[in-house]
Amino acid sequence: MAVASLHCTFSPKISTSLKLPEVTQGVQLSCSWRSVNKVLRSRYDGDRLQRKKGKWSLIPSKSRGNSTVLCSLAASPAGEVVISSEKKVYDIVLKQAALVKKQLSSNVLLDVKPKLVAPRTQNLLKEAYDRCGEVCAEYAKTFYLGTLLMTPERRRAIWAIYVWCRRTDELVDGPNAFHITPSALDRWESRLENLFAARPYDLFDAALSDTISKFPVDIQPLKDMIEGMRMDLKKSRYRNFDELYLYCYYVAGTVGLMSVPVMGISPESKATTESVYNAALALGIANQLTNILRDVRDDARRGRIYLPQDELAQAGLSDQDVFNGKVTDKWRNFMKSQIKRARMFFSKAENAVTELNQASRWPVWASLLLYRQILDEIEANDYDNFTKRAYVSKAKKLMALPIAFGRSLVSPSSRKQPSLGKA
Ligand SMILES: CC(C)=CCC/C(C)=C/CC/C(C)=C/CC/C(C)=C/[C@@H]1[C@@H](COP(=O)(O)OP(=O)(O)O)[C@]1(C)CC/C=C(\C)CC/C=C(\C)CCC=C(C)C
Ligand SMILES: [Mn+2]
Repeated sequence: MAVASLHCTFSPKISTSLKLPEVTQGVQLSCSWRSVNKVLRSRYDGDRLQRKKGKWSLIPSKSRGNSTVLCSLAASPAGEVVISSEKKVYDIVLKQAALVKKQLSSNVLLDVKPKLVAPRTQNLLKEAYDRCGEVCAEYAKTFYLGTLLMTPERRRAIWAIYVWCRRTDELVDGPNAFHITPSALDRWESRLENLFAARPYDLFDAALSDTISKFPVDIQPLKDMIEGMRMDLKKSRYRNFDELYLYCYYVAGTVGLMSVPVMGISPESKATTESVYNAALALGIANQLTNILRDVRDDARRGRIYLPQDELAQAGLSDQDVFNGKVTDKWRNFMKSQIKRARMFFSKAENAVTELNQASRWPVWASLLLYRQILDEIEANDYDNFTKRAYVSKAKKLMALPIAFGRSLVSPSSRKQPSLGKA
């Protein structure tokens, strides 16, 4: 975690040294003082934390405004104030939103089409996209069906992004994962840079290269996904949710940031671009947290435990309990709190699906409803994710599709003013 410029020592004078100059006006501060084992949350715009008689307390500033949320700082065991993953990722989201706004307003991309492309190149591109569609249909049938409602350009672009993500994940999870080294990921990253510079290596890359020339997709989220794969190579435990959150951003939140520039925000939407990006990030995080809860057994077999270590310990559980795979009341309680957190991220995402372009809403609603149901299935299995794999039956999947379709018809203007939780 990056250390903020503020370094605190645990002296009685902490309240005065904690003026937190780095934090922007009007954002929420959550300080976690692990060395005193206490977590305090507050909103920051001049708030201070004070330690009196060994207890931490918050001194709110008189000038506190209403526009709040989301810069969190955490204190390392040494007592340094560090920037939390949530804050780091939020900064990336803001940058991405600003970038896409700038690109769209300068009309550099979508509006200058159609471009003159030689017929041979056009044929190759068609083939490239068709193959992306085939991969997508093979690996993610329901999602593929959902994309069929999108405009042809958007659908093909999402397929190209999907294939790139799938291939990236396969590097560390696929049949050749055993041979994958950090330098292989470096090579994958230079290949990415090349395709962003219109020098694709193969047909799939060519499809993505074409996509990024048509939609304002930035390279950062794709690079960050590769970073997530690097993390998978070197890390098999997560000390706390802060560490896990960063991993989830890398491997899944990034998907939201890559997809929104293609899906587009509805012209009727009054939501800020940042809030939509933030919701897209939340959907990725929610999906990945759900993945982790569903796959506890499979991951443990590979020696991996993605569950936050400190929360396991607080629940009276250890790695060994996860490896033993016995469903106890401690495990049930632990799972309940993890499921609750994943649902919270789904709710955050839900608020903004309506803000997307009409034709993009259905696949997003469908994927949200279907993925969230995995959590219901874990509950229905009495939290036994050791001997049972939570999955959503075909019948339930089919039932979710018309519900998703119904929801996708709600347009931004026809619903109550949303509370999008800007961060
Ligand atoms: C405003 C708003 C809510 C907009 C929606 C934004 C949006 C489309 C978000 C998409 C979120 C999403 C589907 C994230 C994927 C999360 C995920 C499951 C990531 C998986 C990572 C690795 O996990 P693991 O190895 O543990 O899992 P497996 O056992 O291997 O499954 C991934 C596998 C990374 C690779 C991700 C993909 C292959 C999915 C890529 C999907 C798209 C590009 C399309 C997204 C579009 C829709 C409509 C859902
Ligand atoms: Mn995987």
